[in-house]
This record gives sequence, structure tokens and C-alpha cells, in this order.
Amino acid sequence: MFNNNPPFPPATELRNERVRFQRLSAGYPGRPVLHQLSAAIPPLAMTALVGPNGSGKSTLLGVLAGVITATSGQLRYAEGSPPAFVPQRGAVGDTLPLTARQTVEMGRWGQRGLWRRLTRTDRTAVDSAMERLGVADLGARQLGELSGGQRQRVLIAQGLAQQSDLLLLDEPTTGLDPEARERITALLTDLVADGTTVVQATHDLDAARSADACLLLADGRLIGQGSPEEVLTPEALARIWQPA
Ligand SMILES: Nc1ncnc2c1ncn2[C@@H]1O[C@H](COP(=O)(O)OP(=O)(O)OP(=O)(O)O)[C@@H](O)[C@H]1O
Repeated sequence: MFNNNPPFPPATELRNERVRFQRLSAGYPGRPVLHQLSAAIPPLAMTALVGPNGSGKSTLLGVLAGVITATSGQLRYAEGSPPAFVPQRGAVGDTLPLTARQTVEMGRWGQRGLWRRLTRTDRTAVDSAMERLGVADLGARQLGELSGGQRQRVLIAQGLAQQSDLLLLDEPTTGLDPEARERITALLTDLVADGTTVVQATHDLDAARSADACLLLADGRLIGQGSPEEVLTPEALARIWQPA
């Protein structure tokens, strides 16, 4: 959830790639999930991770975020900040006794450490992330009292407060109504225009089709990468979502 040091040092020789992984495998104890993935994440662009339930999208995001360690392969980052990771809404306890503002402030812990007081710079980063997500007026509300869309925006604000140029989001629009979805999609598009590299796992094919690049996963294997037109063909989608 917080800024992590990348598991591998920045690789200055990466050109036109923000992240590159080669023959990357990862999983959980006794459960291999990702098998030998090789791909690159383009900088200053939106990349969509697409695939059926259980195909390994969250696991790949976790590896890119540095919260899951690869079991083999290579993962390299171009120069830039450590990634900011916005986990799935359901992965964050709704019953945590935290206000919306405290939740966003947690985004600064990576820079500040858990026990240090927030500086003015931290508070400014928190304020501006909350303004940008339209949740400034919800600051005093308990996280668990917020609607799904509001809670999602608070979690994205926590990611933005990290001020990273690499933002990883796990299904940021799942379960939201169309208006909330559009709002978040527009925000992510603006972030890319402002110089952020965004990677989102998504079930939303409209969001995936409007991304700059797609990685298509099935059963922990990468079965397509490239532009949405190249990857999200009717044949590929039929094959993975309606197996014979
Ligand atoms: N903490 C865990 N421990 C053990 N297995 C896990 C864990 N988290 C996920 N898995 C398993 O890893 C596989 C990939 O899960 P993952 O969450 O990465 O897929 P996903 O594509 O993000 O799925 P969804 O679209 O449902 O979110 C699944 O078989 C899942 O059951």
C-alpha cells in the first residue's frame, strides 16, 4: 500500500520502458501463480492488466509494487520514484477505525516513517490529493461509513499522496456506478497527461480499450501484449472468457 523500495535497483539503460520484467514467476507459499511472464510497461501511459478472475492480475500488481517477491525472473525499473500501490477496495478493512484523512495520510508513511509527525510538505501532499479526488470534505468521516465510490476515491487519494510517477491500481472502478467509474477513469487519464505512468488491473473492458497498452493474462500466463486493438480481439476475449 505504501511506497516501497523497488526489489531491484533502477536500470538506467531501460529506454522507453518504465518497468520491464523477464521470465517473471511468482505466487504464494505452495501456490505458483505467475509463470515466466515477460513484458514492458511503457512510461507516461496507461497500461491495463486484463484477464479472468484468478488469472493473476493482483499478483502481478503486487510483484510490481514490491509487496510480493518474485520466485524467479528479472524485474527492472527505469529511474523514478518507488511505485505507489492502490490495492483492491475489498482488501482494505472497512472496519478500521480510521478517518478518510488518516487513511490518505498513511500514503506519507513511506517517506515519513510511522512514528514521525507529518511535515507541512506531507500535509500539502495530502490536501492536494484529497482535493483532486473530491474527498476533501469527507476528511473527518470514518472510512467504514463512506459509500463504495467515496472509499475508492479515498484510497486513490492515498496513492496520489505518495507523489510517485508510477501508480499501480487494483480494479479501481470495480463495483462502482457508471458516474463514479467515469470520474475515476477521467482522473487517471489526467494523471497520465500530467506525467504519471499508470497501471491498472481491470475487469472493465471499456477502460481497457481506452488504455494505451494492454497485458492479457490467463491462468498466470501472459497471452497478449500490445495496443488494446491488437490484444483485445473478439477471438482472444472469447477464448479466455468462454472456453469451449
Ligand atoms: N494470498 C493468497 N494466498 C494463496 N493464493 C492466493 C492468494 N491470493 C491469490 N491467490 C490465488 O492466486 C491466483 C491468482 O489470484 P489473483 O488475485 O492474482 O487473480 P486476479 O486475476 O487478480 O483475480 P480477480 O480478477 O478475481 O481479482 C488465484 O488462484 C488465487 O486463488
